Amino acid sequence: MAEQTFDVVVIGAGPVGENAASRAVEGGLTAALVEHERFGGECSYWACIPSKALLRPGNLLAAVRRMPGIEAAERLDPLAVFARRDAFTSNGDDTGQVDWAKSAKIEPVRGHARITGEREVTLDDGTVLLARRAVVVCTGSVPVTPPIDGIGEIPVWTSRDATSASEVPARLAVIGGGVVGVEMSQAWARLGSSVDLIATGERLLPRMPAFAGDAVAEGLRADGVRVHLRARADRVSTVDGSTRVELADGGYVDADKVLLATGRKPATADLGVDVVGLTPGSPLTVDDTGLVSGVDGEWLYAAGDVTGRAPLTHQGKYAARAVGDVISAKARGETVDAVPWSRFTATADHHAVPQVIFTDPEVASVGLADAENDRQRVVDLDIAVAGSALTADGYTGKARIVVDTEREVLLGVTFVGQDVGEMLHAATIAVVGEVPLRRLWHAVPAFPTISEVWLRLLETYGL
Ligand SMILES: Cc1cc2nc3c(=O)[nH]c(=O)nc-3n(C[C@H](O)[C@H](O)[C@H](O)COP(=O)(O)OP(=O)(O)OC[C@H]3O[C@@H](n4cnc5c(N)ncnc54)[C@H](O)[C@@H]3O)c2cc1C
Ligand SMILES: NC(=O)c1ccc[n+]([C@@H]2O[C@H](COP(=O)([O-])OP(=O)(O)OC[C@H]3O[C@@H](n4cnc5c(N)ncnc54)[C@H](O)[C@@H]3O)[C@@H](O)[C@H]2O)c1
Repeated sequence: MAEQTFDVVVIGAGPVGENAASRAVEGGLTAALVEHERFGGECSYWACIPSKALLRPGNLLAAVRRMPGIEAAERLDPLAVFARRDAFTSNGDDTGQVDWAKSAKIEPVRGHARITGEREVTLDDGTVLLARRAVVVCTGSVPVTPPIDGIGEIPVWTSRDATSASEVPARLAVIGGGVVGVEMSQAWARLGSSVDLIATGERLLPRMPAFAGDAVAEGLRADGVRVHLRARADRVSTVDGSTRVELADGGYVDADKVLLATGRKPATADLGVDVVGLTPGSPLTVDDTGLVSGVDGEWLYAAGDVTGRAPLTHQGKYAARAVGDVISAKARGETVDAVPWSRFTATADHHAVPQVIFTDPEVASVGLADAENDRQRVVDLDIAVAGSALTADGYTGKARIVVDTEREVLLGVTFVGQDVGEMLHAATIAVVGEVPLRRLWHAVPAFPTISEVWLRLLETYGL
């Protein structure tokens, strides 16, 4: 049986695993990167990249329609949109990612990996990979199938189908009003589907401020999406060749395709974690350096969706950089001073996780969505400045800051509106840097940009 030894064995070659491996190599170590499907992971082929490629043309068309003087196309050309998306996903060919790994001096290895002992990983072909220093688990997440009667008996779309399909279903029912649900409802509605969005909550995007969910619902309705709030899908079945989704209130929706957008869970079910005393199917709980809790010997690390910490590509890559640095620093015999905000810790996960939801309107948020105690104050404003008026006729948007009133620093920022995604990094810097509001006052937004809303927010706060 083949046996190979590396300093680090990384399981899962999504964006997070790639970063963990490359950072370890940059730190002077050898690293194997094991992948059982496509190098590049979910993000590259079935998540971030294709979903944004599907959304961007519709957002542009809508923006153009808000601008007099431009003759806008009547509608999107789905085939052209799919072709551009497929170019971004390299038509599912991961050769480029494998070549990148090689160029980064990472050893790409194909196969399904399981942990079979301390510092030991075994592939499905029997190859054993031994890790001198560490094993890093970056296996990502898989979709959750909710307990809906009949769900196992009919074919349904997961986010993989919704991001990779090349035919526009005439009728699409989307179950779940989270990020995947709203993004894919809008993408497919704009590509020509008649969409029903079924969400259990009072509003969409329950983790965002209420105005965000309301604005996105309004944007979806403007595209003809029927948004069913406080609605629970109880049963699915086939009726006259259509899929019928029966709702708890007795109503139903008939569709050609049903997308389950009901969340994801860490991919640890078939990873051998029981060998080291952990529970298959559960997230790998890590400290801020990425060290997995409950395993002796400081050799098992994890980063990305598999940890259940901030399940976003950029945040997982950030955690992976810390993991790679920690492992290589320890290997060099250096002291790893894992204090908050050091390069060895993913401290921002607790304070400042930025996220853009690429709907129209966009939602951009970082940090707290709302005040959590009476020492925190929320300032809400409409985005109504010269820059927004110039950006689009009838521009509507909202902005919120959450202020720590004792220290007078920002704890959270949310923007909703056209083109607000690119404003998010300024907010992230302010939150991470704990920039005092009285100093932020001197960060003068350029005129006439949408960022001028920063000035209005600080004025409304009382500066
Ligand atoms: C539709 C959709 C859109 C999204 N859009 C965004 C977005 O715009 N921005 C954003 O930040 N996030 C977005 N996300 C979330 C983002 O996709 C994830 O946070 C990100 O992919 C996590 O990266 P990862 O490397 O941890 O996991 P993954 O990308 O899932 O990669 C894990 C890899 O591990 C492999 N693997 C698993 N188990 C094994 C094993 N035992 N052996 C070998 N290989 C294994 C898998 O095949 C996979 O390639 C989106 C998610 C979805 C579903
Ligand atoms: N732009 C982005 O950053 C982006 C885009 C897409 C996905 N993602 C990430 O991917 C992950 C998965 O997204 P998601 O939307 O699947 O998960 P999610 O957790 O954001 O939303 C799932 C929603 O489904 C609802 N739900 C659960 N069971 C249900 C049921 N039986 N019936 C109806 N609704 C039900 C939940 O209440 C929740 O609102 C998230 O971590 C998300 O942040 C990010």
